[in-house]
Amino acid sequence: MASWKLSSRKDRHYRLDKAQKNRTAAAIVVWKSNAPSDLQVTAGTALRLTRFTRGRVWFRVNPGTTKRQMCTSLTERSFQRRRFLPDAFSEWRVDPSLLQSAQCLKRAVRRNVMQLSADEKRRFVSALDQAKRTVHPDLVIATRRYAEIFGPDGNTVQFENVTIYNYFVWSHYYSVSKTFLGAGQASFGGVDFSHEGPGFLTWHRFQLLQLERDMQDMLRDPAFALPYWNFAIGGSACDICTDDLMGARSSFDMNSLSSNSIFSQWRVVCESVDDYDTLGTVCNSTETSPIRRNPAGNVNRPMVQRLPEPKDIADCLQVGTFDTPPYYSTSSESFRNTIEGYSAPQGNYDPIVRSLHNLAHLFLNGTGGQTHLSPNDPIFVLLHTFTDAIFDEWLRRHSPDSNVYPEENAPIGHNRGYNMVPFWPPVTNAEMFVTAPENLGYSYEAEWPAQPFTLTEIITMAIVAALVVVAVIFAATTCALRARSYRMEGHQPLLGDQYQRYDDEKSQSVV
Ligand SMILES: O=C1C=c2cc(C(=O)O)[nH]c2=CC1=O
Repeated sequence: MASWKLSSRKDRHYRLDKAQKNRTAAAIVVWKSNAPSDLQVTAGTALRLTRFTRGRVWFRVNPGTTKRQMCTSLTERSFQRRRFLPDAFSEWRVDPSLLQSAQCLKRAVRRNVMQLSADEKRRFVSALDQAKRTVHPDLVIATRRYAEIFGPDGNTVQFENVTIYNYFVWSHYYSVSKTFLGAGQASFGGVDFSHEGPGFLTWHRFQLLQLERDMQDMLRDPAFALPYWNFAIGGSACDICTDDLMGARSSFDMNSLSSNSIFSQWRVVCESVDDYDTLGTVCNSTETSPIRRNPAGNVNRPMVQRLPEPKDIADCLQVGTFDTPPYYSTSSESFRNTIEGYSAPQGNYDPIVRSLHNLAHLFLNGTGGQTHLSPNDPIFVLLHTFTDAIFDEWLRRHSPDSNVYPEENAPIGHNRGYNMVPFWPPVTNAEMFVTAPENLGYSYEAEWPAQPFTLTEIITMAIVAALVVVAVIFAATTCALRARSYRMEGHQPLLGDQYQRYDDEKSQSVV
């Protein structure tokens, strides 16, 4: 294997930037493995700590290190999870631009799930099922609030193993769970760390990225990519609700999945929301009932019986401002509130509207339509990768400066520099407000609906077309008239009288 040689001495130093200090997250997810007690920055054989300077740690690449070893040591995961970070250094992470420049990021290409081959569909469904059954190698979940986290005897920490997929569900549940205010009191529902604020897009982006990376590790396939569901197809048919994908409808119960789908075997977690709210317990990893789904079947709300239209995507991509005060579900002319689906697709806020992402959730009409439970339905993954694809396309088209993301006055957890609850290690909204291909190691293969023409454009085009037709008719008429006049002048109109004579003589002499 060839060694990876770096070109100059200067280049042999890499920068580790200190991440945000301000935390909103409580340490509710902990590492299973103990972090080493002293700072041994050896990271395998690849890197050697050379010095600390203000806010930075410098490394040198050891001689003989291959590029692959170098990248393994540099990736965020190997640093943060397994190597050398004792508690005091858990805030440190690798500057993504370093991974980029060292060409360490392997790009996962997220594709339309309907365009996967039969084999790719089978592998994706089976990978999800494996994630539902595989215990997370690094994370456990807290099953009690902070007040009871050390257990009844004060010495038994209340953490549990959880599978990779159930951790994905749990993190969403935790982010929307109500705040317990005490026995006999109603829990407070005014805090949502992942919806109804600018963090909606950045929070779900990280949630998906964490699942994708966990699945890449599980499959030992760094190029594994989550596909997406283009839910903006209009109509009332769920195209991905087939047994080779997310499960068809059962023939016996319109709210259940067909027994031919592996997902009919899945059981949901975080269902006992009443207990959490009245007893102050926290969702644990207990699996309870099957997934419920009845696409387009909400008879009480005809408005959510149809999926969004392609034009809704074209419209929302034109909303130029990322978010607007009050940075909430009432924001108007806000791209975030539009794609989230509390505004009309053109951006104007209307309390009765449900569009785009929200409409796709409500269309599912079952597990996938209830916020504390929705990721239990694996359609959640595909619905949110598509939402994230639209976000990435918006970032690409509008090239916003990082300061268009609000620094203050957003709901708790949603400000730019805040850590997103409950992710561990801490990660800020700002870190996810970047284009994915250049910064996060994945991209989307997608085509976007073109904006239909406006009335002014249609009138302008009609006038131009009419002028072209008039010009063509004029030119054709002119040509026809000229041709006619030439015919009347004789068959050799270019020859005047004297040449005509010469021509006659010449023809005679030849004869
Ligand atoms: O899981 C979700 C379910 C939702 C329902 C609505 C709604 O607009 O009523 N919004 C939702 C977001 C979700 O994430």
